[in-house]
Amino acid sequence: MLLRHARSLLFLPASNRRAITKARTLPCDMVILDLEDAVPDDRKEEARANAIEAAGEGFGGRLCAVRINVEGTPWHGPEMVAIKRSRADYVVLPKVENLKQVKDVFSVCQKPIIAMIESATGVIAAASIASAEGAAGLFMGTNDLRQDLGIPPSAGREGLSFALQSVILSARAARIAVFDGVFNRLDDEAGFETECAAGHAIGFDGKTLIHPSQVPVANQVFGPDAQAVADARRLIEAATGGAERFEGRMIESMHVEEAKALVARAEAVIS
Ligand SMILES: CC(C)(COP(=O)(O)OP(=O)(O)OC[C@H]1O[C@@H](n2cnc3c(N)ncnc32)[C@H](O)[C@@H]1OP(=O)(O)O)[C@@H](O)C(=O)NCCC(=O)NCCSC(=O)C[C@H](O)C(=O)O
Ligand SMILES: [Mg+2]
Repeated sequence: MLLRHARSLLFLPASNRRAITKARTLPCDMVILDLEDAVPDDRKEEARANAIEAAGEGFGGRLCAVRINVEGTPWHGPEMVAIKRSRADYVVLPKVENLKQVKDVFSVCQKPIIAMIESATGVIAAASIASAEGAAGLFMGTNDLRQDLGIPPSAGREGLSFALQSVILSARAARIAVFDGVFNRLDDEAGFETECAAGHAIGFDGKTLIHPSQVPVANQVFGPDAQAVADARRLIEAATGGAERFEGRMIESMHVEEAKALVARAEAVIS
């Protein structure tokens, strides 16, 4: 699966072997083995070993990423070396604030990097970060970003909207994938669905997740709608080139390209 087709990207602490086993039974598109904030300091080495072993065993057709610790921590260097030799598909780099951080990790790991934007500085630098050699995608780190911006935990996402849209613009300008941040309230199903729909509407490719119960909703919201796919197939079939009338609306070649991209996404996630 291509990164931009991923709808549901599930984080789990790599110290949690039960969650690793569980992830192999879930319909998520990517598993992210976390070595950073979800793992206590005294379990970092154990988590790293688990992550390398789990990536080696694979996750079926699911993409596999490992989130490493930031530069300046004692784990950053050993994690980069271990990941370079691993079978992980992507490295997730947290708290990125400049292009050099991506470039440096890519030069050691030699794996595509997903950079997490989690601060005001990161948002402002997002266009440059997205253009770095090795950058394959951006994740919103909305918990850290909210704190950095001084937005109270109880507030909604209104105060984040400019940052979310800036990061989407940055990713799109660099032609890389971009994914929404996690939703913490595990028992608020309606709130989760609303947040997925809002993220989809502003252009995110998919959503990062923290619990198995969130996977089906993210797949449904970010997966191509069956009606839209059927419409796209008819449009591709009918188009003859240039501006023309199709089922009461004007279409041009860009609409045909858009329809083809939708069909490709549908085929990628259905198989
Ligand atoms: C949030 C949790 C700590 C909740 O754990 P718990 O209450 O124990 O979960 P359940 O009892 O409901 O679990 C039921 C079964 O599902 C498995 N499980 C739970 N979570 C996951 C998961 N993420 N992936 C795979 N499997 C999972 C349990 O093992 C149970 O399995 P079984 O007993 O065999 O049926 C917990 O869900 C959790 O740890 N979530 C992930 C936390 C995490 O990774 N956080 C880091 C990413 S968040 C982030 O990036 C923030 C960002 O940096 C920012 O700034 O915004
Ligand atoms: Mg964070």
